[in-house]
Amino acid sequence: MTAIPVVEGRAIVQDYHVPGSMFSAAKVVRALKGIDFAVQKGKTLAIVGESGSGKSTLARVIALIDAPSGGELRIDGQPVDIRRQRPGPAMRSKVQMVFQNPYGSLNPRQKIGDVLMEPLVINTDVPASERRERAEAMLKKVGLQPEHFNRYPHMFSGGQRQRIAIARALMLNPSLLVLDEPVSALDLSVQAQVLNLLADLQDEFDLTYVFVSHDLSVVRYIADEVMVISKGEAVEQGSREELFADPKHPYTKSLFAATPVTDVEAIRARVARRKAARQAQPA
Ligand SMILES: Nc1ncnc2c1ncn2[C@@H]1O[C@H](COP(=O)(O)OP(=O)(O)OP(=O)(O)O)[C@@H](O)[C@H]1O
Repeated sequence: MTAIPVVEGRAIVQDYHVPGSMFSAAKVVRALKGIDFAVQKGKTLAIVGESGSGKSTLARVIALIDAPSGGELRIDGQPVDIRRQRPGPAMRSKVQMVFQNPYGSLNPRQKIGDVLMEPLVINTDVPASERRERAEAMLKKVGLQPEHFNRYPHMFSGGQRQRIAIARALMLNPSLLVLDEPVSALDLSVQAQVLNLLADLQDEFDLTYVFVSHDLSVVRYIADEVMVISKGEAVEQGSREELFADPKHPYTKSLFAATPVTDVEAIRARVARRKAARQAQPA
């Protein structure tokens, strides 16, 4: 028997209604033209494609931020139709999103501790003392210090701010993280650190990732499955190995040819070694 996917989409369509102006008529942009996908627990689906192909649109649908114009979305096998019914706290907490820009996604006037505790205040009745404990523990999990609790976002580097955004996304123990270009705004060496962190967290919490990226070296590092989209259509889908070894669709071939893929196997091997070392440690 095959397991129920953590997230599954069938024939997902998204239309944007663009109002007319003095110079142009109103029009409908079909950004997603019937996309199918499924991601199993603990796996990463990378969504890759050129600018304007529909990656962010699909990410926002999967993260339950935007309702699709058509198709069916299921989370843990349950149909979710946010146009008809706003998802309740239980469903909301299962799916969290991390955005590209850690500068824009953190409120500059909010202390980091409050940033992390806010999802607990809004969605749970966890008492104040425990909220603080959980936030401090999460700071440690993402490689920050409990002393950072009372600091403001501007006191952190870009990589640290993305760690904070990841920590906040994990506060409600989600099963699915939707990451929209989460390392694109960071320097290369910092990208590798954040990708390593995401790999470790996935392993520790059995997280499922939908990972949007235009960068094939990042995709090659993080993905189990890859979906290539072009003009709102999934033109190719398969395992990371299959796709990188033998891209079939002309669009995929041209995308791969246009993008230098740096060797990231060394980082992957290092993560694997660290995982093995941790698993070998007595509990
Ligand atoms: N709010 C909107 N209103 C109208 N059209 C939109 C809107 N958002 C996106 N689009 C259009 O939908 C299509 C898909 O956009 P989307 O942002 O999902 O692509 P993308 O692959 O994420 O691109 P990028 O990598 O540049 O972020 C594009 O043609 C875009 O112009």
